[in-house]
Amino acid sequence: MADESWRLPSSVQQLAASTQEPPRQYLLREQEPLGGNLAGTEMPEPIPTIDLGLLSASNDAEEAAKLRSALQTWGFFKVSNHGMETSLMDSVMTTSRDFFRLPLEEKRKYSNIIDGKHFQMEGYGTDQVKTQDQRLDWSDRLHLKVEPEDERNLALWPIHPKSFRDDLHEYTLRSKRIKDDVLRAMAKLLELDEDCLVNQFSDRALTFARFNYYPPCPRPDLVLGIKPHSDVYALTVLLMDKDVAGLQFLRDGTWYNVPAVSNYTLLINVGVTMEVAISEPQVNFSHIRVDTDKCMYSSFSPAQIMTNGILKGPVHRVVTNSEKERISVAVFYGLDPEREIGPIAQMLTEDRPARYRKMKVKDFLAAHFEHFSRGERVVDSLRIRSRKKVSLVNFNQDFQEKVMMHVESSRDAHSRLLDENVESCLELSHVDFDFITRVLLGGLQEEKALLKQAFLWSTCVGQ
Ligand SMILES: O=C(O)CCC(=O)C(=O)O
Ligand SMILES: [Fe+2]
Repeated sequence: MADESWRLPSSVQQLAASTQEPPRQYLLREQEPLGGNLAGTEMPEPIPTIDLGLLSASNDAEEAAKLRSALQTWGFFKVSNHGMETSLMDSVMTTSRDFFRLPLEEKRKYSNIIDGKHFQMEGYGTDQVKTQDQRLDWSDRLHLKVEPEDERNLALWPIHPKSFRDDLHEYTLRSKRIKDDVLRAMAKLLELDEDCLVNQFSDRALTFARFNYYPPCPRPDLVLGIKPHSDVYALTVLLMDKDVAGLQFLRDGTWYNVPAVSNYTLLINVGVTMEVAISEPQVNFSHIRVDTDKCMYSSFSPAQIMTNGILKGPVHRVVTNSEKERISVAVFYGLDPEREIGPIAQMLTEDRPARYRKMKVKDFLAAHFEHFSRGERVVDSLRIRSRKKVSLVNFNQDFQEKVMMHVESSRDAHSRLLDENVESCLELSHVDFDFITRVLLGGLQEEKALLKQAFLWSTCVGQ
C-alpha cells in the first residue's frame, strides 16, 4: 500500500524544538505566487482604529467615514472602545499559551486526526495536507466550533488549563457583540437596513475559534507561519499577540507588516463569504483586473465592484521569526451552512435583477478549502484577461460537467463538444469563446485548472 504518512505532518512545535533546518515541505518555492520578500514593509500610516462605542451609540459621522476609508484602503481595522475587558483578553491569551505548552500527548487528546488517518476541521493539529507537494505552514492550531452553542463538540475543548472552557465561552459572548456592532456600522455604510447584515446570521450560523501557535523558526527568510489567504467566513475578529509581530496584509502588490503594540489589539477583517453575500447582482467580471503573468492576486474582488469599493476580503499571511513564539486567536463568523448565499434582496431592483444562481454556504466553504490548500483564493481563480466579456457563471451544470469530462479525457472531442454547446452558449450573453477554446483545445494544465476553478466559482455565485 502506498505510503500516506505525508498526510499526517508532525506538530510544528515539536519540529521546531528538534531541528535547525526546516524540512523541504515548509520552504517557500521559487516563483511562488505572493512569495517575495518575507520581511514586509512598514505601513505608511498607523492601522485605522475605529471607536466602536462611539460609532454604535451615535453613528458619529467622522467615525463612519474612518470605517469607510479603512475598508476601502486596507480591508481591516482595529477597534477600540469595544467593551471587551483587557483582563478577559489577557486570560484568553494566557490560557492559549498554557495549552500549547502542555505535553504533546495531552494536546493530542484533542487531535484533528481521527483513527490516526482521517482529518477533521475541528481539533488540535495542523491544517489538512491534501497533496504531497503542498507547502506546509509553520504553525499548529486548535480549531473549535463555538456557535451554535448546542453544536459544540466539548470532547475537543481542552480541560487543561482549567479556565480554558470558561474563558472561551465568555470570550465568544463578548466577541459576538463586537461582531454585531461592526455589522450594523457596515450596513449603514452600505445604506442597508441597520440589522440587515446582522440578520444574515441566523441562530444556526457557524462561529469558529482558532488558536494559532507559531513556534520560533530557524529560517524565517524561507518559511511562512500561514500562507497567503483571505478568511473564508464572513467576518473575523482577531486577538493579536501584543509582543510579537508576524501578520502582514497585501495591498497593491506590497506586503505590509502589522506591528505588535504593547496592549491587546482586536483586528477586524471581512471574509470571502461576506464578499459573496453582499454581492451586487450584476457583476461584470470584465472589470476584474488580473496580472496573469506575474500570478498576482487580483486587487479587485467582486465585492469591491459590487459595493463600489467598500468591501474587500483582504489577503494576508503570517511570517515567522527565529526568536519568539507567537500566538493569535481568531474568531471566524460564518453563516448557516444550509443557507444559500447570493445577492442580498435589498440590493436588487427592477433594473438590476439577480443574475446569479444561489449556492449553499457549505458548498462554497468546501470549494474554498480546496483552494486554500493550494494557496489560492476562490475569487482569484477567475483570472480573466481584462476587457473580455466573460461570464462563465452562465454555463449550466450539465455543460460544466461535460466540459470537465472532456478536458480530462480526450482532446479530439473538444471541438465537437464546443459545437454541441454553441447554441446554448449563444443564448447567454457574455460568453468568451476565445477563452473556452483556448482551454479546451490548448490542453494546458494551468488553464484547465483555471477553468475548473472558474466553474467552482460560478456555482458559488450562481446564475
Ligand atoms: O496569526 C495571525 O495574526 C493571523 C491568523 C490568520 O490569518 C488566521 O487564522 O486566519
Ligand atoms: Fe486569516
